[in-house]
Amino acid sequence: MAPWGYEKDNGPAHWHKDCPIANGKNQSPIDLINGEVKYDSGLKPLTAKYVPFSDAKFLNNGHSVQFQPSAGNGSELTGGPLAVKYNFEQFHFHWGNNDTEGSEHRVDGKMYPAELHFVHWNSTNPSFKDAVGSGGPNGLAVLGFFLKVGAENAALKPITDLIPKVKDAGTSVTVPSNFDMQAILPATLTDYYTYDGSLTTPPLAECVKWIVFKQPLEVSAAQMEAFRSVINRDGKPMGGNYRPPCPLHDRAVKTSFK
Ligand SMILES: NS(=O)(=O)c1ccc(C(=O)N2CCN(Cc3ccccc3)C2)cc1
Ligand SMILES: [Zn+2]
Repeated sequence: MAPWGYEKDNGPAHWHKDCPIANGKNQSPIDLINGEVKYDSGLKPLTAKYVPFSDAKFLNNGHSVQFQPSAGNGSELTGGPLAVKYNFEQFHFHWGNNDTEGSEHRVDGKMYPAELHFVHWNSTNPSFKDAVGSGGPNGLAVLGFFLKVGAENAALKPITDLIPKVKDAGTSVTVPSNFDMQAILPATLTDYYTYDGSLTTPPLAECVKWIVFKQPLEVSAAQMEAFRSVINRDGKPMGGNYRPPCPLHDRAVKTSFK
């Protein structure tokens, strides 16, 4: 099979051939249906502590654009539904070719134009890869933020300004060391959905505690257009790099809000 992608001949409907877990019972993304979620008063606030990275790349890996530090630096996530500390690994995006599509998770069937994923791994593992393979839903913790078109996002501007430099698959650029990742996050990480799921790209491992925030972040139309200029390995616009929702099966989606 051609390397996986999002086109007709290698998209989500094909992934099960190399990754049979694609048809598993804990797959992501899902449609977050407000009438079926359950408020959990035990869910604590989340705390993300991000330290500026001295050596990080912004890259086009053929299926997303990704902020990737060369090594950990103590940036971590704790609290919420998490029992232990998770180390920051990378963040990346999924988007559409127009404003009516692009996010992976949906809310009552509604898609947002894009979704931002902050990926963290359970610090009781020796590495990110071990955490992916650790079995069970506590290997990774991924924060999902919906993006909607509105005011320019000043915190994301240093990243969206780099997009033209990574237009082609396999290219990367160094991120200025004064980039403040913490500024991307809302001041308080409240009001989120959380459920046990999977990576939304191959290997689709069912190792993720998903934490999806109810409140979208805003980006300008120009920032959205920057994403839509990114090219994949086939030389086509990368927009549409989102997996459709998967069956919930007998999972519960909990919320930190009523
Ligand atoms: N969209 S998402 O947030 O679900 C997400 C997607 C991909 C990744 C990611 O960095 N990798 C997936 C596994 N891969 C490398 C790998 C590791 C172990 C075994 C095999 C291969 C890297 C993280 C989060
Ligand atoms: Zn993702």
